Amino acid sequence: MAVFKPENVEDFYEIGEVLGSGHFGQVRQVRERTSGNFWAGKFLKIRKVACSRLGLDRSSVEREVEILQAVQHPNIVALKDVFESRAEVVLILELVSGGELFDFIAEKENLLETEAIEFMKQILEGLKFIHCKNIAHFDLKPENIMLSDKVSKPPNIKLIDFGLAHLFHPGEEYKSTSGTPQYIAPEVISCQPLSTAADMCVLSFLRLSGLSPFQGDTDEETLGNVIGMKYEFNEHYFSLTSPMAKDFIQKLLMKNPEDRMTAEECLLHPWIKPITPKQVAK
Ligand SMILES: COc1cc(-c2ccc3ncc(-c4cccc([C@@H](O)NCCN(C)C)c4)n3n2)ccc1O
Repeated sequence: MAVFKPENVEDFYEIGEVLGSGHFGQVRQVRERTSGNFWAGKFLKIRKVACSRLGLDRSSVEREVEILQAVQHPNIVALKDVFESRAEVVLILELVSGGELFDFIAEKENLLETEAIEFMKQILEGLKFIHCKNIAHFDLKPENIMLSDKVSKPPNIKLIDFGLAHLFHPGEEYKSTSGTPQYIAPEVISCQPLSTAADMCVLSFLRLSGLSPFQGDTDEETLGNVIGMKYEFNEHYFSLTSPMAKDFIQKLLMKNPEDRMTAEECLLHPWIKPITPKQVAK
């Protein structure tokens, strides 16, 4: 069992405003007392008894900590420290203050394809890094793709929320039905064994409209669209999309996980890495 620091987190950090919250608990801005530097604290309530419905199972927290400790990369949020009290674990993480990628895009009149490629490259570099370590994120969706700050040019992507991530062991078969309907792979819905390929399927929404091509009026309709690989693209965005970008997206929207491009293959696709001047996005 992993041992986290038993000291009181407030002896080392001033606890600040809530940045976000979810089923997991809260993310709050925290300030390190010695340096004055700002960090993000992910505050997690831990189940006190196994049958309790309140709080998280400690083993799931240990899994996220193990994975975050294994992945140091410019496009993956960094973990600094972990504190534990009687019923709470606090992850001290690199503060990501640029907000969600899709809010940044929504504020722009029009996103150039060259800007979309830059974002996609950074996301793919982060995914390539974790996939090479046999780690899948399994919750890749717009709100988990953030910008490190509001000033860097180009903005620096940070993948966050590894609460559903999984480290595959050799020969292991892993199944999960967790995730968000419009951003999960068909093999999750059909309870098939999962792989890192499940992260690739959802990248299609990264034509950077942020809209899932599978979005239905209800979760049931959305799940049906994912299973049947029935999708349509927001005409406003797709009509502006180059043939190379369409080819890239369609090579990700493959029902069979083994037919989908890997992150490494995506980085070599002509939309991302043009081979001839003709392939360079405008
Ligand atoms: C929420 O889980 C994580 C958050 C973070 C994290 C790290 C740095 C950081 N700086 C700012 C934030 C932040 C700001 C606003 C909202 C959130 C989060 O609550 N929303 C993520 C959505 N997710 C729960 C679907 C997080 N974060 N979040 C890292 C690992 C996690 O498992």
